[in-house]
Amino acid sequence: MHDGSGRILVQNLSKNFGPVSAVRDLSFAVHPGVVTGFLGPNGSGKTTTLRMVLGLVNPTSGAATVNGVPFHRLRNPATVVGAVLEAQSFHPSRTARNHLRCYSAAMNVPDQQVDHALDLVGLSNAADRGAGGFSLGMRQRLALATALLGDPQVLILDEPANGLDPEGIAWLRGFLKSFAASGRTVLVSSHLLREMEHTVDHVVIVSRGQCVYNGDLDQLRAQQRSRVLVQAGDPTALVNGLQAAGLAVELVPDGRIAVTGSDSRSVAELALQAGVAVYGMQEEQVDLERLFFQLTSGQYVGGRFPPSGGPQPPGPGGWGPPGGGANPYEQHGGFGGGA
Ligand SMILES: Nc1ncnc2c1ncn2[C@@H]1O[C@H](COP(=O)(O)OP(=O)(O)OP(=O)(O)O)[C@@H](O)[C@H]1O
Repeated sequence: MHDGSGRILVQNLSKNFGPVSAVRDLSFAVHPGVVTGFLGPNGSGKTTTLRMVLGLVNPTSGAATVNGVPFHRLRNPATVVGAVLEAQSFHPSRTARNHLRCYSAAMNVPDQQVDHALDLVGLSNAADRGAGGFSLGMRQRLALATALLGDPQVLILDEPANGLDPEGIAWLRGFLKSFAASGRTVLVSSHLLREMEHTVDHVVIVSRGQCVYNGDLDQLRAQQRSRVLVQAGDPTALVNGLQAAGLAVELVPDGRIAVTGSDSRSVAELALQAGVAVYGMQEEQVDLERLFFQLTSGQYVGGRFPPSGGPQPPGPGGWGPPGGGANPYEQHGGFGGGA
């Protein structure tokens, strides 16, 4: 018997395809009421993970549950989980309505759900047109309508924004947000953070099959202003003053001092206290996309695990793979995810 929570739980999930380690000891939780983004570059293991959640691939180790039970143990799963894994193929001459009717009959859901689903995805006007003439965006909507037929509590979408134009992406954003706002669960994958930036609330970021960040997107965004770059008259004296105040500093190649964990005003006050002239100061804005790239870039694998409390700019050790200590099920978590 499932618990009706709408929660997806991935626990120490791993999958090897022969020598390929597609997913490695991955743990995270997806909760109702928010849109959770499952982000990572191509080949980072997103689809494999989603397929394991949906019982389509057997894990090498670990487990995934929906509503507290493995997918295969859900009774009438289409009413619990709606999923779109890849661009579906449609019979080209079959109308959108008839396509959905085939599925509603197989799912044993009432026929009126067909029109409701078409309405939800904005395809009512195209209901009697052959799917063969549909644009990519319309085909995506029809696939989504298929997933919605069972009026599911949980929606799992693999790269739904692929191929959508800006209008389609804006529509998808509104749809997913309202679906989550109704208290349901949304897990949506993408290889582009920018594409999902305004859609998701919570993110699980994977790289090479491992979790490198699990937390609120707002928290990640708040850490964008990562460094203050200061041009000082006496860099050594300022470095001493900043370090005495407990701030992390480093010299950048152009001779400026990079200060992390502070802002311009505080740095200016500390410079004043140290009696050091400041000739220029700049708050460095780290682009979210760049942060995503840094987090998922293979070149950082093997470095040190960053301290808790969020991302730090890559120092000599760089960003590291997940390590111990972080709670994988943390809602306001930081890096990590492995147990
Ligand atoms: N059936 C399979 N047999 C062998 N290797 C596989 C299989 N499925 C996935 N892989 C490999 O596992 C790794 C993860 O692939 P996966 O499709 O899960 O990543 P992804 O993040 O979804 O990437 P993409 O966005 O490109 O689909 C890749 O190296 C891929 O080649």
